[in-house]
Amino acid sequence: MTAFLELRHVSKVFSSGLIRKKRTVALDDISFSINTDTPSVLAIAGESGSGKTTLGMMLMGFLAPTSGQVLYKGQDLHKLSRADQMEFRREVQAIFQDPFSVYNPFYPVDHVLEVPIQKFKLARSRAEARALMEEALSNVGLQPEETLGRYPHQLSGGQRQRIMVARALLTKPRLIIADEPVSMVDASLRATILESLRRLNQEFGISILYITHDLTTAYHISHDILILYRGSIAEAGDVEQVIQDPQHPYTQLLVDSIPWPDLDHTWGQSRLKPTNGKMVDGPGTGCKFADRCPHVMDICRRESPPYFQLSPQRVAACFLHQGAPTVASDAIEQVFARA
Ligand SMILES: Nc1ncnc2c1ncn2[C@@H]1O[C@H](COP(=O)(O)OP(=O)(O)OP(=O)(O)O)[C@@H](O)[C@H]1O
Repeated sequence: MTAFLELRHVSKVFSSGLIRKKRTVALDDISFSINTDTPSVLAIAGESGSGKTTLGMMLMGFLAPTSGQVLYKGQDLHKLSRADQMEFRREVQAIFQDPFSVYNPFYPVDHVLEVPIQKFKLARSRAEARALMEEALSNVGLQPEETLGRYPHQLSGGQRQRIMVARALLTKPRLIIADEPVSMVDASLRATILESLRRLNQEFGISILYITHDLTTAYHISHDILILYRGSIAEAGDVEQVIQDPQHPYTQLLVDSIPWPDLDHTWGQSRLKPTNGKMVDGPGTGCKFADRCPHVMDICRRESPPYFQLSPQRVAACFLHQGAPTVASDAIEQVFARA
């Protein structure tokens, strides 16, 4: 079966600095696919600098890979015909971190909804366009009469973000890529926005790729999770298994630093030191986590770990699980519950 969207051995290397060029490997040979036939919510998680945003930009076609391919329904995303490009833009919608930057302060917020209606010719008359906008706003829990006609600064951050969700919904997409959609809003609104994303998945059958550094929200709204560490997949699979019983020492570090409300769960007792986002690229051999890992073994410095399959619904790239069967690097999505 041809996947809806697929990363095939994708790497992305950024070069920066004018005199001494610094190379950053933001993504390192990543393969996985997203199938929309059984719509699910997949979280991409990892600390700052792990490559989450680069991965999202790659899947949206905003960045081209340094090597490897991004395929949309089997075709190279960067070689689509105009008609297929249009279809891709309609079927894959994005919601970003800071909705304010998307709004033009001189136009009422209606404008951000009108643009896709015009671009994708979704309505034949003004009345039809208005009805579509009202329907989309209601679907994300906003009152159309209290929202349309207002200017961006007259709405709260949460309302602006929900309008972005409504906008994504207008084109009836098959996949929504949401990159840290709730990091700029306060805690009470976070739940509402995440709830509207979950509804889009359940009621409208839209697949969601939820990019976040926050494992708690990922746990609440996702079916599956993919943990990135310095551009590589450390662990992936069913979100309950990965978060409740992490098997990669890096996932254990992330889970240990969650302030769980559960009193039985001791918090902050991590034995590992976070790098505070500072990622140093070492030579390309061995496990990238070796320097921070309390369980490091000789093999970890010599070889890159393959994906060891620990259950039908989970893999971890860690030599602690040597002996478990391995999964090919381009077949990881088989562990996702709804693959
Ligand atoms: N345009 C760029 N030029 C140079 N380096 C870049 C560029 N974009 C990203 N990087 C680097 O690539 C790595 C991955 O960045 P990315 O933004 O994908 O991480 P992230 O996991 O989304 O982080 P955050 O949670 O902080 O947004 C980082 O080391 C970052 O500094």
